[in-house]
Amino acid sequence: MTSFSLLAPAKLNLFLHINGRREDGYHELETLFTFLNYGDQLTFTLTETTAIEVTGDTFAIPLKDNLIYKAAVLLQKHCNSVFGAKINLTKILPMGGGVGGGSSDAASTLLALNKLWRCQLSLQELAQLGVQLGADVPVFINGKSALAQGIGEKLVDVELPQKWYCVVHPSEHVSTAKIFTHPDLKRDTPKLNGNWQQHTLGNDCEPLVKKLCPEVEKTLQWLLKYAPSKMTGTGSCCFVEFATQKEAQHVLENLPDSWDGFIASSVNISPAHTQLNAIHLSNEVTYK
Ligand SMILES: C[C@@](CO)(OP(=O)(O)O)[C@H](O)COP(=O)(O)OP(=O)(O)OC[C@H]1O[C@@H](n2ccc(N)nc2=O)[C@H](O)[C@@H]1O
Ligand SMILES: Nc1ncnc2c1ncn2[C@@H]1O[C@H](COP(=O)(O)OP(=O)(O)O)[C@@H](O)[C@H]1O
Repeated sequence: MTSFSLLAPAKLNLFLHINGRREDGYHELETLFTFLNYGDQLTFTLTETTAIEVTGDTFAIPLKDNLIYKAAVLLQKHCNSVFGAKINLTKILPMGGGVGGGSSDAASTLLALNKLWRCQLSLQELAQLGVQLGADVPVFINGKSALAQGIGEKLVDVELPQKWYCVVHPSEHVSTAKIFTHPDLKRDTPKLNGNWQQHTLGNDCEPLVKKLCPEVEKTLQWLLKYAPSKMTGTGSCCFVEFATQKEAQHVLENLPDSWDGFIASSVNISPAHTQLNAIHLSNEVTYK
């Protein structure tokens, strides 16, 4: 059997600026991405037919809409692969919470199947495939904390100090598409052109999301008791940053019952890449 597991880590947008709107509706962004040592768990097993099977915590997402399935089919077609795969998902990350779970699942699938099917695509080629699935997929393929521009796909790697985060998921859902199509979204922040200082910069989606989702406003206010709070992506997850695990744990222990949360440390290299580099497949391909 040729099988291995990979984490699909969460991301945080440590700041997120919107610089304008393109003709195709997508927005020009400047955002600072960090990865967390926490995420979904995916197991990939090579199969002898071209079928792609996704099992586990797929919830109500139809197979053809699941980003894991879409990523697998995209790579299979691109590489004319004669192989297939069984992919099992253990969903840990909140869906639609701004921590990038779906994009990360897609990226880990591309990375894993590129190895399992011996497609030998470069990270750049995988990122070009990945961006067709979502603007956030390339950063997970690149696997390094990065300052992103464009729609989120133009990446400059950065080294960030390791921190601990308490991430809180309020009991209200925010649709990314709804925020990006809303007339009140702030879209005119001037470009920083490299002059960024993460702690003084915020998230341009935050004022609108706070207005539309009172739970997000409440969460940000509550977190302020402990440290400066921010929202990630288009929400609804909010986070606070600490130097130590103990401080992050303290916030989690006091979390009101109606909110979910987790703590995790940041990493400059995506755990998916660290794990992938440690996997050495035997030359002999066996099937299950
Ligand atoms: C805003 C960010 C910031 O990291 O995060 P999330 O809150 O989704 O995690 C991302 O750019 C989201 O990336 P992703 O979730 O992959 O986006 P897509 O599937 O490509 O697009 C979802 C929706 O957002 C809009 N969108 C996305 C990215 C962008 N730069 N401009 C946009 O206007 C698209 O038009 C689409 O309606
Ligand atoms: N494997 C998947 N995991 C999570 N969401 C998925 C997946 N496949 C498709 N989706 C869809 O993508 C949407 C955004 O997912 P997600 O990446 O979790 O949001 P966000 O980018 O806000 O963190 C979900 O609401 C869901 O409908």
